[in-house]
Amino acid sequence: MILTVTLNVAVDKAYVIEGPLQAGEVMRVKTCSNTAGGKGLNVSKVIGLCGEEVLATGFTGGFNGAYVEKLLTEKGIPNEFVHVKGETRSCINILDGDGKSTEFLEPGAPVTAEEEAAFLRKFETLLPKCSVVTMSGSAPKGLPADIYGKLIAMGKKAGVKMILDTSGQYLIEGVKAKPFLIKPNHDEIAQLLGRPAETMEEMLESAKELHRSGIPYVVISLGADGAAVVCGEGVYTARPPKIQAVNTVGCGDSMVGAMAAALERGYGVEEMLRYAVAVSSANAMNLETGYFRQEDMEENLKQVIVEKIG
Ligand SMILES: Nc1ncnc2c1ncn2[C@@H]1O[C@H](COP(=O)(O)OP(=O)(O)OP(=O)(O)O)[C@@H](O)[C@H]1O
Ligand SMILES: O=P(O)(O)OC[C@@]1(O)O[C@H](CO)[C@@H](O)[C@@H]1O
Repeated sequence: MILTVTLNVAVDKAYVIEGPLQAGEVMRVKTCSNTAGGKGLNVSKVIGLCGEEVLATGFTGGFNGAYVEKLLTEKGIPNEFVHVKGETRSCINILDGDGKSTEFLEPGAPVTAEEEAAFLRKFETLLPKCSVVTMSGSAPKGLPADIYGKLIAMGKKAGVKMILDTSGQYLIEGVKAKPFLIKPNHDEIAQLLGRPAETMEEMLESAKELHRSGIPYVVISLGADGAAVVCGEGVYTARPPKIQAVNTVGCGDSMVGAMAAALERGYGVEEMLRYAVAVSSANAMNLETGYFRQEDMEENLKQVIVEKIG
């Protein structure tokens, strides 16, 4: 089974507006959809669509928390959250008539030390049931910067493959515990090494440095250009076909979900990368985050170009 950790759950609201987004104006929303969000819940939905067994955990609170659990259950995603006093946040993604996406991400209500301790106890009980754990997204205030480091240490002790996809201090502190796989994008790889990574050469050099430091798989996601991985088997790139992108929010999460499914199935690195790029590019072809159509994924799978470059 794959366990997904979402510390900062959200009700994701996608607002479609007709014209351009204009600050200081009244904006009427044409359509609005609510989905269970926070990066880890997108990962959970994608793992479910990949056909692998998944369990979602993290913190939920208040009416929004109960709503997210209901949305997940309706989608057939089993979940076991620690219930906290604070209300689960909302995140808004405005898709405007110019084809641009603007996100407003609430910070999330603070979590107390007792609530953190309750989560660590729950996590410990869930670990023996799983072989892969994904940890995604920001964390609410109140949790230490090394929260993911603590989870990684516990997971590694239990022999579980730990995937980390976060940013800022949580990423910088988390990598110190040497997760099995990380998936930084262009900005995150620069944050991690504290130096710009503009060119492909610079990004690969940074990824190699992280791999040498003890992280077995360093996957860099490159948006429409696909992804690259540095691992013990070598250096690989994968390029998706040209697609009609509708909403690219959650593409990174789809990639993480697909890689978790691939690890669960025992895929080799090339097969994992091909599958992850096919799933994540199929996610970009829909409005809904954490969703892809099987036929889009299968078509993309035939067209993804994987190359071993080192
Ligand atoms: N426009 C696109 N066309 C085709 N594939 C895409 C496109 N955008 C993203 N993808 C696919 O999704 C993967 C992840 O995208 P990206 O690098 O943007 O991740 P990210 O920055 O973590 O995204 P997010 O934080 O929005 O989830 C890419 O490696 C690629 O396979
Ligand atoms: O605050 P986080 O957890 O880092 O990011 C939250 C979020 O922007 O990420 C997802 C897209 O990747 C959205 O579903 C969600 O609203």
